[in-house]
Amino acid sequence: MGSTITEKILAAHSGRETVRPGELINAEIDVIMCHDVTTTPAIDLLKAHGNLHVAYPERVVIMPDHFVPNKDIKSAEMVAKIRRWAKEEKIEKFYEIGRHGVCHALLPEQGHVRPGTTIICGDSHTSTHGALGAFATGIGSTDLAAALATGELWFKVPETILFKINGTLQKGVFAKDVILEIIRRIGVDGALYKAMEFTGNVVEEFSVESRMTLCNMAIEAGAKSGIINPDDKTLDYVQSRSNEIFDVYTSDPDAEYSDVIDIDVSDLEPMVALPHLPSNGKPVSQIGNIPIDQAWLGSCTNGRIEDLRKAAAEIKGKKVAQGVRMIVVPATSDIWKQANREGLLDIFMEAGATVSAPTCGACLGGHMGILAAGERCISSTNRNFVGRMGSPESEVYLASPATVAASAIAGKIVNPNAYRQD
Ligand SMILES: CC(C)[C@H](C(=O)O)[C@@H](O)C(=O)O
Ligand code: SF4
Repeated sequence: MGSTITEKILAAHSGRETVRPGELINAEIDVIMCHDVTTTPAIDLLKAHGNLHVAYPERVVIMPDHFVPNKDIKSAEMVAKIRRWAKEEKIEKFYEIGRHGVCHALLPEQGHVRPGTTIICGDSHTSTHGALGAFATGIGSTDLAAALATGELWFKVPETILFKINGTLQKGVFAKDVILEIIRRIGVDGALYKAMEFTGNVVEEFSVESRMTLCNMAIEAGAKSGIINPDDKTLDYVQSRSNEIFDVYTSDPDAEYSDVIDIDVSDLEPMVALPHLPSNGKPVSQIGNIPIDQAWLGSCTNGRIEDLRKAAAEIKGKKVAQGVRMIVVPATSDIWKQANREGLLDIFMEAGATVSAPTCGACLGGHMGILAAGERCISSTNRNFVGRMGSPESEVYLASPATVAASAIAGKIVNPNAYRQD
């Protein structure tokens, strides 16, 4: 019997020939990403346990992102503490404001994600990095402290569900629509503690960025990780950003899966996940008339350059509807600069949108676009839980960047094809 890519990576990192689902292993960790929210409790734990030090400072990458530029005294203190600790521990990879970004967009962009590696972060959307053929998963601050002190972490080897995504996507339908459809089908616990492995001609045709959108939302189905077998696109992406050597693992044809799910996306329409769960997806043609107060474009799901390009293509030469606030948040400084060079930021601002510095911001109800009671937002983010972007009496609708942008123009949620001329 063969092994999945996930099993191969975990075996290689725990000194084993093979591992099987359900086994408990201790795996070597290649990259430990630290952001502003979950790192300070880990620092406190290390200090409380005999002032433990970081075993491998060169494996740690720090990027404050959730509440930056610091939104209040508390968030400023949090980052100040991390800055001091990084200095003490001689951690050099620290992405300060100005070359910063949302962790899951910044880490691959800056060449820290390589196929065949293990990556952890105290953040649930760490599954994103599986798009490059790595085993990447979110952990809590206690495990983060343990991994920082030892360079290892325990895992229960997950079972894998294989998703075969085939067909031809219609115009206006993107990776976000595909993952919203998958979560609609399997539910928010449909992949509990499992690896979601994505294959099929649609995944092959997707850009690396679109693949990140797929893997990013694996956690919204309860998954331990999302993963895609590396191909030439992956290698090009990685090798243009990093000179480090890595091992490429891929799933064997006779690997064992807990489930195989075939999805033909040829008839898929643009999807919208209605409040208050990412699994509440509906084709946009079936949601009726839903006026909006805000359209939010950004996040680790859909704040990358291809997302901004798709949104700008919808908006170019048009105006954001009266009474709607559109907020664009490029996910990293490099994306911001690239969007500026391409004239995308002008397109957004000419249309009446505002553009912020990179941050998680309102994605998790932090700042930069908080909703009042009774307000409704269409958002390119990944969660629409009660109160996620502000008041518990507000509503968040999840959709692709194209749908977010088209809806901002229409003042209500619409199919991005509604205004297309091409
Ligand atoms: C703050 C952080 C722990 C959290 C997460 O783990 O996902 C956040 O990024 C989110 O999206 O809700
Ligand atoms: S952009 Fe949103 S989902 Fe992503 S890490 Fe930040 S808060 Fe979490």
